[in-house]
Amino acid sequence: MRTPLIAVSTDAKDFEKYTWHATPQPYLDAAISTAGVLPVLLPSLGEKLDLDSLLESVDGVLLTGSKSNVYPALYGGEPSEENGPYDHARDATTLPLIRKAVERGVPLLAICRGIQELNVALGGTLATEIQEREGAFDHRGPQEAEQDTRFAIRQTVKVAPNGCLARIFDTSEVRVNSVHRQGVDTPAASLEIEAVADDGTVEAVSVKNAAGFAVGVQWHPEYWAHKDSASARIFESFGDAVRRHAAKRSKTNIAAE
Ligand SMILES: N[C@@H](CCC(=O)NCCCC(=O)O)C(=O)O
Repeated sequence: MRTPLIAVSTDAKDFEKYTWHATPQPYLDAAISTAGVLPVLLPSLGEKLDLDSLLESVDGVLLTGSKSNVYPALYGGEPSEENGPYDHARDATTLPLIRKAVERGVPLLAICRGIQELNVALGGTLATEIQEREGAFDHRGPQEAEQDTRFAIRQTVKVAPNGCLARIFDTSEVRVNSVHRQGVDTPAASLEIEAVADDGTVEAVSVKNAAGFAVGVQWHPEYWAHKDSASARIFESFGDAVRRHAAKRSKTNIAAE
């Protein structure tokens, strides 16, 4: 069987007089080496993209983290300079992509900004500067530190019993990293909470009654997927779902011929 393709979200970034559509390498490494799938970068070109054709051609979607925040007006919030940076091109691409992937049952793994996009795409809202809430942890990670320190595993999250993450981890708690300042505020009605931090922050969700794997995590399993078993399990499970989807699609295509 051919290696299944997954579409990977990109950030639109201006530098060297061009707009570039880019994604950080750890997501690509984890997709190839741990999930066993072939990542294809999806440019953030919003309405110019034929997402239905894309989703006929790939067997999974991976939404990456990013420093940028989802534009607040998309969930009834107030945009502000402090709340930025924003990436309108990415929002215009990922939000419709999520809705279509969920509708079609294309496996979806949404990481950090990704879980926030998943929540907004399905009608939920986000809270900002969550470290300032009474009793909250600082989920941003050490500022200005080197990458291994910023992405160090330093937080415990409680996994909901009987959910899809409980099946993936087979344990009620998991140690994770954390590099974010926003979080799920009101969860979309179609999302199930799969894990929470000790300060109540939503750490993982899944889409209720999804036709395929549709999971969001607020932490960064891509960063340690090569050496941390819990991080690896998420990418392995996503890879398994992608392969199942590919096998199902190829059976349907053969039957249609
Ligand atoms: N901007 C949002 C999303 C958090 C996120 O995706 N973080 C990844 C950051 C990558 C980096 O800084 O290197 C938030 O802050 O909540």
